[in-house]
Amino acid sequence: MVDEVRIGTPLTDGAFRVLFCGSGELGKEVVIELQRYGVEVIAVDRYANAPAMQVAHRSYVIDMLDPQSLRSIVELEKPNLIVPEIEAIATAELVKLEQEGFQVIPTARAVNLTMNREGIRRLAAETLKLPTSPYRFAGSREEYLQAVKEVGLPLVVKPVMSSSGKGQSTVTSEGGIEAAWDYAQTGGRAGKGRVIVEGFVDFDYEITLLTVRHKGGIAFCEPIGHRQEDGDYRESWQPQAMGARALERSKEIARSVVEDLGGYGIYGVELFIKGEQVWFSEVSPRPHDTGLVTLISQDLSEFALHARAILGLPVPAIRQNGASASAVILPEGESSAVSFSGIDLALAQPDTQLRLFGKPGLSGRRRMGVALARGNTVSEARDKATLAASAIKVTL
Ligand SMILES: Nc1ncnc2c1ncn2[C@@H]1O[C@H](COP(=O)(O)OP(=O)(O)OP(=O)(O)O)[C@@H](O)[C@H]1O
Ligand SMILES: NCC(=O)N[C@@H]1O[C@H](COP(=O)([O-])[O-])[C@@H](O)[C@H]1O
Ligand SMILES: [Mg+2]
Repeated sequence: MVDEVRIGTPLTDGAFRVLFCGSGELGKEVVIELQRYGVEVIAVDRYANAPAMQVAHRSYVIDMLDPQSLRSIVELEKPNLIVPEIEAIATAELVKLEQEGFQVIPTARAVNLTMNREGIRRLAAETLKLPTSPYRFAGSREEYLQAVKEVGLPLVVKPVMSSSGKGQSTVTSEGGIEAAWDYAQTGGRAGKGRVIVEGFVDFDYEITLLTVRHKGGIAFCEPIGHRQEDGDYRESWQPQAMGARALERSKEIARSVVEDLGGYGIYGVELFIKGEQVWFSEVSPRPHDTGLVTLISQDLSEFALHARAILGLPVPAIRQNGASASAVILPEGESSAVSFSGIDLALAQPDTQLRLFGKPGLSGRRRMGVALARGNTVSEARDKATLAASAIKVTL
């Protein structure tokens, strides 16, 4: 990264161009932040009219898991930065592109390692010696059954390349073992393939520790607590109350992972906490869904922080606005023309905000928006956010 940051005029030869691989709701907010600096943004995803495409300068629809397709867009656009936004991309090709001189955020190695559970788990547990759940990897039904035997019930099965709980099952009895394998083969973000089998961690609570690695060093956001169902987040809040020792340990773990992965940008470090004990779960080398709460809880949201960090700009302070929460809008069904009502009701309470992502439709369950709220306490903020989310009526 050059010392002095220079941003040219968008849509001219001197533009500073950023290419997004993945254009969902998280990318959309980062694109908006980059637009505020006059950056030229190109959004790519597997389908048309994805949220970030709607706020970018232009977009492409490609199979991001196909190395050739990914390469051809990069070579055509010659972006200053390539910003991965989802797991399901040809990360090995990003490694090659980086060797050829393209800059990948935070680094191609970090993306390649973290977008696949096997890479990051082995790095955290085996190289960095961080505490994690017990685990095995399996590439066939036979290996899977052996892994289940070794890890023991209860356990969690996940495709190695997936997110938002897609293809994930918790198995508590013998009867669920076969179905968990089948679901991992059909429900992941990158088709069938290897799985991780993890021992179930009986934690008191879990957090996302947003950790930004920027030009001036490392900064932590206040810990974000969250509630997950079926491996997907439903509510998050900030700050999560924690003992001093558990917070200190969480920061040590986050620092160790993020320092190893390197580069500039925000990382969402997921940790399980029981008393003073902390386990590393996984890390996103990009904004985290539970961090949507920072749209209301911080002066610089995780998206604004990501934009600053990747541009090589300073992050001298992150100010908290007080107890805050987010609650997802997660309809289920089939539609290509969704509409939302009840918005006036949702926004009638003070200190409440809404984001509707503008996704072009849904088939099954899909996160379409998020309600945000501040309160005098975390509990009040959670109640307000949940109430606002439930006020939204989705017509399919
Ligand atoms: N080993 C485990 N023990 C107990 N709970 C677990 C374990 N692994 C996952 N979970 C639960 O499932 C949730 C989702 O798991 P994980 O974060 O690995 O999936 P994901 O698909 O990557 O989700 P996301 O993309 O939203 O982060 C966790 O936040 C936690 O609540
Ligand atoms: N937990 C990861 C996460 O929240 N990722 C976010 O969801 C989008 C995919 O949504 P979709 O499945 O509705 O297309 C991704 O593009 C990203 O913004
Ligand atoms: Mg997770």
